[in-house]
Formats: sequence, structure tokens, C-alpha cells
Amino acid sequence: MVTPPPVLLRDVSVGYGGEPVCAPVSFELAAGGAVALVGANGSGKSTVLRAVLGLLVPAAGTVEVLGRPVDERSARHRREVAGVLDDDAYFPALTVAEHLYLTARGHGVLGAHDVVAEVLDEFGLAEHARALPVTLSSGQRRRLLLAAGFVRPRSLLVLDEPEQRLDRRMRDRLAARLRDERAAGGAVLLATHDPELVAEVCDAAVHVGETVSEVVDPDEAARRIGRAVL
Ligand SMILES: Nc1ncnc2c1ncn2[C@@H]1O[C@H](COP(=O)(O)OP(=O)(O)OP(=O)(O)O)[C@@H](O)[C@H]1O
Repeated sequence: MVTPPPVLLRDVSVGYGGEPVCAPVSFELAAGGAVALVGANGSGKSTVLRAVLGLLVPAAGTVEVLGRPVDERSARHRREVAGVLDDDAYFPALTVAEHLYLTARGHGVLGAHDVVAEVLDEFGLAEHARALPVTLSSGQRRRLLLAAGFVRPRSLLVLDEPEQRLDRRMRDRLAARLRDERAAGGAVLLATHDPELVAEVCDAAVHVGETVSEVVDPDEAARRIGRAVL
């Protein structure tokens, strides 16, 4: 039996109020692969990610996640797809460790305590385990949001500009963690402005543009970001 790709987009047009924000997007993301969405501010990368996560219905085209039309309400979708968007979506009254533990348990993770301890360590949050989010720095809060993605069960990880507000060491650790994710058979879809993250982690990129959205190889995507020709 052929396993369906974690993400398949065909001529997908996304936008708001009937107005598309970018040219239609088509790409396939295979298991064990990583695709970067690149493009200028406001080009539509986050909007495409929202369509993949089932948070926005495309105006046209087909979005399939794990071989089916996307449905964010289905238990299967929530078990298989972990998304970290660019918003401060944490529980303000829970400590860092409680937030991660609740997220893991809510998704039925076995051995949640061990998983949380590992991820706290990995994201440099162990010494803040008992802190409330409001007492963290903005970079530490970003780490918490990313960490919450990594305590979830998943075969597809969707990240919106994960490099934001991370220091160099954490950014490098994230790149290594994403390569591990791929090596373990997971698929990664990310929007980014970081050329190194594209070159180090991804095996394909999609340049999201106003008149053309096209698949390019990671080195070309990194060059376009570096030369600001997005
Ligand atoms: N909820 C919304 N309602 C209406 N327009 C929106 C909404 N969210 C985003 N937009 C608009 O859609 C366009 C694409 O936004 P989007 O956030 O997808 O871009 P992006 O490529 O992720 O940008 P950035 O690199 O700045 O994060 C922008 O012009 C933005 O103003």
C-alpha cells in the first residue's frame, strides 16, 4: 500500500474576504521531508499554514493532510498534526511545566512526565519549570510555545517562523531537533525568513509570491532570502 504524503497542496488559493493573498500554491511534503515556505512579509506564508492546519478554508484548490481533506476537529488530525503558530497561545495561570504536562496528557502521551522533562531540558526551560509565562522573557515564552509542539504526538509538525526571538544557540538546537524529527520519519512544514534554517533543515522550499508561487530548491530559497529578492 502506498502511504499518502503528509501534505499535498494542489493549486491552493488562500485569502481573506474573497481576496487571494498570493498566487496559488502547489507542493508535496513526503514523510521524513521538510518544506520551507519563504516570501516577503505579508506574502501569505502564515495563511497557507493556516489552510494546512484546517484553520482557514481555501478559496480554491485541494489541501490533503495525511491523505485526507484537512479536518482540524478530527481526533486523527489532532493526534498526527502538531502546529505552532506565531501567537502567544499559552495558559497564563499555569507554570511552564504544567502547561507542557497538560498539553502532553491532553493528547494522550504515555509517560508524559518523562517527555516533559526531556523537552524542558532540550528547550533550556528546566530552570523555569515552575515559572508562570508572564515572568518569562519573550524568547523564553517562544521556547515554551515551541516546546509545547514537541511534547505532542505527531507525524507532521507545522511551525510558523520558529526562529523568531531565539538566540543563536537555541536556533542551532532547533535546527538539529528538526533534522532529528526528519530522521525519525516525521515531516516538517515551516514558514521562515532564516536562510540557514532553510538550507540546514529543508529538502525543498516554496517561494510564496503575489504573481507566482513556485517550488525551489533550498539553496536557491536561501539565496533569495539572503539577496532580498523575495
Ligand atoms: N485575519 C486576517 N484578515 C484579513 N487579512 C489578513 C488576516 N491575516 C493576514 N491578513 C493579510 O494577509 C496577507 C498575508 O498575511 P500572512 O500573515 O499570511 O503573511 P506572511 O507571509 O506570513 O507574512 P510575515 O512574513 O510578515 O509573517 C497580509 O497582507 C495580511 O495583512
